[in-house]
Order: sequence, then structure tokens, then C-alpha cells
Amino acid sequence: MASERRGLLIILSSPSGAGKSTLARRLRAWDDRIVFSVSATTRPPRPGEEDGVDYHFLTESAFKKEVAAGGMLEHAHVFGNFYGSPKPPVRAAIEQGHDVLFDIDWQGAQQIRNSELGLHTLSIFLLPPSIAELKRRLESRGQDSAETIARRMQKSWDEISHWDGYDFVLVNADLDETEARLKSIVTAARLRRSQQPGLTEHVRRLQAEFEDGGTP
Ligand SMILES: Nc1ncnc2c1ncn2[C@@H]1O[C@H](COP(=O)(O)OP(=O)(O)OP(=O)(O)O)[C@@H](O)[C@H]1O
Ligand SMILES: Nc1nc2c(ncn2[C@@H]2O[C@H](COP(=O)(O)O)[C@@H](O)[C@H]2O)c(=O)[nH]1
Repeated sequence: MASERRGLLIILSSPSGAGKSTLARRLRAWDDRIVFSVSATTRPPRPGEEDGVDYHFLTESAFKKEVAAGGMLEHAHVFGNFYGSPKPPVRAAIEQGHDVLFDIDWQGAQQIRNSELGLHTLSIFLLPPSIAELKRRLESRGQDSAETIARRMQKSWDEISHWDGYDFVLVNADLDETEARLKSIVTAARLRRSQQPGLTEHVRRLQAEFEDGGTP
């Protein structure tokens, strides 16, 4: 089939610490057609985070300027900081036939589903196996202060309460199993009829072959 498919916008959301970034890394390592949308944020970098790789770290005024100029596909205020997905890299990746992966909260997911780009979205919500395990994961990550962890735990239900708006919901208990399920979901989404624009042509060719007596 000759025609190029249009890329998918793959959205991962979850309460903080449930495993989005970990699984996003695994998805990207699996298939280089998946391009990660590097978000902009006003939160300070964590140790080891690189500007332009993990996030684009912006001042609040630079962030607001970007939003005012229409440069964000979506944006939200999360845990006291601004976060947003810059539009130009998403457009460029889609034009090159890539899928774009977003690690964003429910507000951003909602905005992307309703965005003017009119692209196909695939949204997946990750649930933690328990609230106690969520806290353990945030603590074991070892990158946030006790105060930050407490704030994120306090907001965890707010995020979880939006689970119902997603195409798929996975309980991220065993990491390898969740990874395998995610890959299956992406594979299946790429096989949707709407994602295979050459299908109609292919069926027409089969019909022509059939009518030309190509059957035994
Ligand atoms: N299935 C799992 N089992 C055990 N530990 C996990 C699992 N998934 C992720 N983790 C660990 O939990 C911690 C938090 O994961 P991660 O940073 O990916 O969460 P996140 O959802 O991206 O968080 P945030 O929203 O704050 O960015 C990490 O230390 C990660 O290694
Ligand atoms: N709406 C958006 N949410 C985003 C974006 N980038 C990240 N996030 C979400 O923020 C929290 C906290 O992230 P952290 O890196 O500070 O732990 C998490 O839920 C992310 O999914 C974005 O561009 N838009």
C-alpha cells in the first residue's frame, strides 16, 4: 500500500509517580517512529534533567508569551507550575509520518482531543496498583522533597478521577507487563482503518484482480 498514514497523537496520563515517564522511555526505545513531545515548564529542573531533552525550562513570563503567541498545543497549571506542549515540533513530526507521544495531565489530554489539528488521538491512563504504592514510587524516585510529594499525593485523586475519559486504562503493577500491553495498544491503533489510508486502494486492486478472473 503506497499511501502514507497520518501519525497518531499518543497521550499518557496518570497521577504523579504512577510510571508515565518510565513507560514513555520504553515506548520510544521500542520504535523510533515515536517522537516524544518535549514539554515546556516553569518548574525548576530536577538533578540530571536536561534542558531541551526532558523539558524546555522557561521562566513564567517566557511561558506566558508562548501561550499568548499561540505556540502551545495545550497548556495547564499543574502542582503550582505551568506546563505545555509546544506546537511546532508536533506539527513537524506528524508531517514526517511519526507518532507523537505526550506525557501530560488530564487537562492537557482534554485540550488535545479537542484541538484544531484534527489528528487521531490514542489516550491511555495509567492507574497505580494502590495509593500506598504510588507514594512508595514517588519516594523511591528520590527526586522530590517531602513537601512536593505530599502535594502530589494530595492531588492524586483529582487526576485519577478523570480516568474515564481515556481510550484505554492500564493498572501499572508489573512494569514489563504494562509495557507489553502498551505496545499492543499502539500496534492495534496503527491498524485502525483510518490509520491505513491505502486500504481502499488495496481492496479495489483485489476486486479488479478478482473480476479479471484471478481466481482458480
Ligand atoms: N510498574 C512499576 N513497578 C515499580 N516501580 C515502578 C513501576 N513503574 C514505575 N516505577 C517507578 O516509579 C517511580 C515513578 O515513575 P515515573 O517517574 O515514571 O512516574 P511519572 O508518572 O512519570 O511521574 P510524574 O508525573 O511525577 O512525572 C520511578 O522510580 C519508576 O522507576
Ligand atoms: N498539561 C500538561 N501536563 C504536563 C505537561 N508536561 C508534564 N505534564 C504533567 O505535569 C505533571 C508533573 O510533571 P513533573 O515532570 O513535574 O513530575 C505530570 O502529571 C505530567 O504528566 C504538559 O506539557 N502539559
